[in-house]
Amino acid sequence: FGSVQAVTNATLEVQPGNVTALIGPNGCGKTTLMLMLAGLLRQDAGEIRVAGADPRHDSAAVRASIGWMPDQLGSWDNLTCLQTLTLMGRGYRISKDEARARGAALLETVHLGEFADRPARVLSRGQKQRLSLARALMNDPQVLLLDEPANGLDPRSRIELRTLVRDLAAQGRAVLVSSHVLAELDEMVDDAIFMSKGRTLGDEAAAHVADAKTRYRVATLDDSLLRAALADSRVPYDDEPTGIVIRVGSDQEAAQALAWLMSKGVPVHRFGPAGSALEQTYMAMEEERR
Ligand SMILES: Nc1ncnc2c1ncn2[C@@H]1O[C@H](COP(=O)(O)OP(=O)(O)OP(=O)(O)O)[C@@H](O)[C@H]1O
Repeated sequence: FGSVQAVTNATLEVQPGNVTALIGPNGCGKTTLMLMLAGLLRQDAGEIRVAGADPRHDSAAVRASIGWMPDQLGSWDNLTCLQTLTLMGRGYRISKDEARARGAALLETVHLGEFADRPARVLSRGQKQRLSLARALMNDPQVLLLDEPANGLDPRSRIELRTLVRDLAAQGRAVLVSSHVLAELDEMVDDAIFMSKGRTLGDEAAAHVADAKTRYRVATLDDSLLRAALADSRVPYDDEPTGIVIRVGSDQEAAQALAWLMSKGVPVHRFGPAGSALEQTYMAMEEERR
């Protein structure tokens, strides 16, 4: 953008059937990248394929295959929610009746059925997000680009969003989702792409995520019993100020370690991954804020 270079060297692949997270600090270029993928910004250099089509040369095909949920919905305030979706459907050359039926069904999916005939301007921020999601689904897209979809959503809507996004991927769609709420992404994504200073971090970030997943926190009613048991075992562990963290190589090893601790009479009351793997990876990345 003039003298500002947004995104310089990003390499990523998003597989159909997967939910892939796009993670990075403010200003690292996530939105710019998504706009390029959606064919709404033209890249100066590099190759992009969306469902096989090049947004620079075949933007109609790209737009037909994409559902785009921007970080803020630009809504037409005087149109009702249903009119908004119907108009969107008409833009995709869906017949009027079908667009209305599809719009009404999607409003139910995002729990805005009762707002069908009310103008979009009366929606709260979270409700607008839900309308935005419904709008992104009007063309039954193969590829979904969701920019901060959980922004402003209440807890129940966030849980429903997670389920919906998983279902959409299970139907074979490719989903790229950006968010700063990493603990939430942990439960939703199959794969994560970390961006820093416009660059995607490949193996480096994957190694961090893999390493973070091996850390299990053990909380017991009797720390001395736990320490004694661990001292007798070959399970590697770290005695951290916030508690004891053991290292396990797999889910199976975690199960074995827990069974072993129980057999030694250690009163374990909590046992699970030590925080979000994505969060730990993010914090380990080079600090960058704009
Ligand atoms: N139209 C524009 N003109 C000039 N600079 C821009 C423009 N749009 C984005 N930028 C700059 O490009 C960089 C990347 O912005 P972008 O919006 O892609 O970041 P982001 O990773 O989505 O950030 P956030 O997490 O805050 O949403 C930023 O430094 C931003 O200031």
